[in-house]
Amino acid sequence: MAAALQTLGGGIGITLHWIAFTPTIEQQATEEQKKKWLKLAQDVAIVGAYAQTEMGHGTFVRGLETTATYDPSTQEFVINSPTLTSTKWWPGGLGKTANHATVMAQLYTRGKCYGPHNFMVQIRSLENHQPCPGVTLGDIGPKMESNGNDNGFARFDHVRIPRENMLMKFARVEADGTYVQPPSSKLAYSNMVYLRGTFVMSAAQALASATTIAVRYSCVRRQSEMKPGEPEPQILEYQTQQYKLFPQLAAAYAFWFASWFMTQQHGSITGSMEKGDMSGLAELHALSAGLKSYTTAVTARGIDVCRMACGGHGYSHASGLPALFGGAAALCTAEGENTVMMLQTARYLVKCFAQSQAGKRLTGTVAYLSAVQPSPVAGNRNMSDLGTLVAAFQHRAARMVRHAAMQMQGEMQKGKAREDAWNSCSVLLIKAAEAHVHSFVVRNFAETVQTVEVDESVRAVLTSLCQLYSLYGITEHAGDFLKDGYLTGRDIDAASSHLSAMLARVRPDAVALVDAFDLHDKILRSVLGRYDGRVYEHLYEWAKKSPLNKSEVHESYYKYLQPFLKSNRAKL
Ligand SMILES: CC/C=C\C/C=C\C/C=C\C/C=C\CCC(=O)SCCNC(=O)CCNC(=O)[C@H](O)C(C)(C)COP(=O)(O)OP(=O)(O)OC[C@H]1O[C@@H](n2cnc3c(N)ncnc32)[C@H](O)[C@@H]1OP(=O)(O)O
Ligand SMILES: Cc1cc2nc3c(=O)[nH]c(=O)nc-3n(C[C@H](O)[C@H](O)[C@H](O)COP(=O)(O)OP(=O)(O)OC[C@H]3O[C@@H](n4cnc5c(N)ncnc54)[C@H](O)[C@@H]3O)c2cc1C
Repeated sequence: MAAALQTLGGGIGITLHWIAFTPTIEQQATEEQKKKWLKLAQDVAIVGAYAQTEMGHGTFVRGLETTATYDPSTQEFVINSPTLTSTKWWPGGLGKTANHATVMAQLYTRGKCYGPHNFMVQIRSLENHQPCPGVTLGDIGPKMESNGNDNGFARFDHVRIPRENMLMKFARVEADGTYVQPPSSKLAYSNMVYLRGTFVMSAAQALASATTIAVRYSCVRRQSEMKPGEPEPQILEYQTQQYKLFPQLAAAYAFWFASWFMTQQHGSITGSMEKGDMSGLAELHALSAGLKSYTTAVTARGIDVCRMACGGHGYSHASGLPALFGGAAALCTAEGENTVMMLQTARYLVKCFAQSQAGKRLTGTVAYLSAVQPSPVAGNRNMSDLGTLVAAFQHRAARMVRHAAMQMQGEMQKGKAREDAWNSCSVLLIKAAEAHVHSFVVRNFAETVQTVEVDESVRAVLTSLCQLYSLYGITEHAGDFLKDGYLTGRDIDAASSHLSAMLARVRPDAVALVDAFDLHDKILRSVLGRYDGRVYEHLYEWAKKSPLNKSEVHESYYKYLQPFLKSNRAKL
């Protein structure tokens, strides 16, 4: 049933039921509440939306305007949309599909506001799917992509729900209206941390799809003359085509491995939190926010590189690449806008840097910040050695974090308020956080290829891919590595030479590396990326099915073109 709904498309949006609504019940409902709603959600006996974002606020959750005011006389919460901008806006499935929603609203009890909390609200009748009394619903209209999903709007006009509909695993309101604090106010945000973590795998899968399409097509497509008189070569023989595609292919593997780490970290830290140990929450938030931001941004750019590498046919919906790009672009905004998320990571890095300066030994993904030598150690490095490459990325990140933090400290010493100093250094902070996440992805990639259980021939290929990914990053950001002399111009030249060698080394395995993603044609939905390589026949078949080809002479000829031509001819 769920699969059927999944493929129903056309105005039915059940994705968020699975990735946001149901996990919110799992993570924020009490055991009692799970008994009431979780199985209904898992069996799709109810369909839900995650209704947090409003027309006026998406990023600033503390600024949400929807209210949930507790009425002790009836032991109910009154859900209300007090302004136009408080209208819930964007939630997937909210417009036409969902009959329930977890609604994030400012909790008021005994005249005091306790901030955003989640509430279960039925929004449509289970009998006839009409909106419930006091609820106004609709679709927000066509979007850049994913128009099969009914991202919707919702307004609440003093809708009453039982007290027990507040998701009370962490915070709760007693019958008399007493508010009981959660262990951390940020636990209400836990579903977002979980979802950001899943976006890392969504990015990896999207980039894997795009590189599968582009690499396979680049073996089918022959174009131009590499040598006079010789047959047209596969376009993948051009070094420029390899330079476009193989770094994206390497990034797909790097992000795939990073998502393994993210999933493991999320499980381990939330497991500790279940036992009351909140110590890992800050690192989990910083890592998920940074990885989500970094991987989705690189993926969106990478998919467009793949699209351009397929020439004109890449621009056709037959390629599947425009739709992939539209989806990846959504990942850059949804679940925490990328800049805002990277600034959250920067906030954590500045805090850790200050702790390190005060003598604290750092652990986890920031341990390198205290271990890296501030003074550069220039010299002839072996730029094909993974350890050397990892150390270079960690040195770059540590230097940039230190520079941004010291710059901010300098601004405050000049008398600027902390918030003003933060804002005036935020471009430096973003770049430092990006360098931090980049160094994590490189280190994790290197550690994975060295430890993953595969036979040595596969390890050799993965090692080449990791070297290619790292060398590409160093040559693309050479200035960061040269700035304090940690790498020299000769090191950068060596990195470029090794990168060229890696392109040639990966070429023979390129098709095997994309086939290894094992993405079925039904998932790829791409004429160019077909497993059987029969691109041209299927491109022609695909085009013939275009709605415009239903008639030989389109009705627009008779309506517009014919009279227009006639009148122009009459003037001759
Ligand atoms: C190819 C793809 C194919 C298809 C895809 C197509 C379409 C689908 C795409 C997407 C649809 C899917 C899902 C989308 C669903 C949504 O979008 S749901 C809505 C998501 N919304 C957000 O993510 C909102 C983002 N904003 C926030 O999270 C917060 O407002 C904020 C973190 C930006 C700021 O929060 P504040 O409370 O103001 O905090 P602060 O003042 O910045 O920091 C205070 C301290 O709190 C810590 N902190 C913040 N958040 C968390 C957290 N989640 N967990 C733990 N700790 C947190 C922060 O670190 C500070 O700590 P200090 O110690 O430094 O004080
Ligand atoms: C396809 C899609 C599906 C979605 N699904 C859902 C859903 O199911 N449920 C749901 O609740 N929401 C959903 N959303 C909404 C989404 O979560 C928000 O759009 C997202 O959180 C961004 O918030 P915003 O729109 O307010 O952006 P804004 O924050 O208004 O972003 C605009 C600009 O302001 C900048 N900015 C904002 N704050 C700061 C800051 N502090 N520092 C520096 N710059 C800043 C941003 O970087 C950005 O450049 C969806 C959105 C999309 C596109």
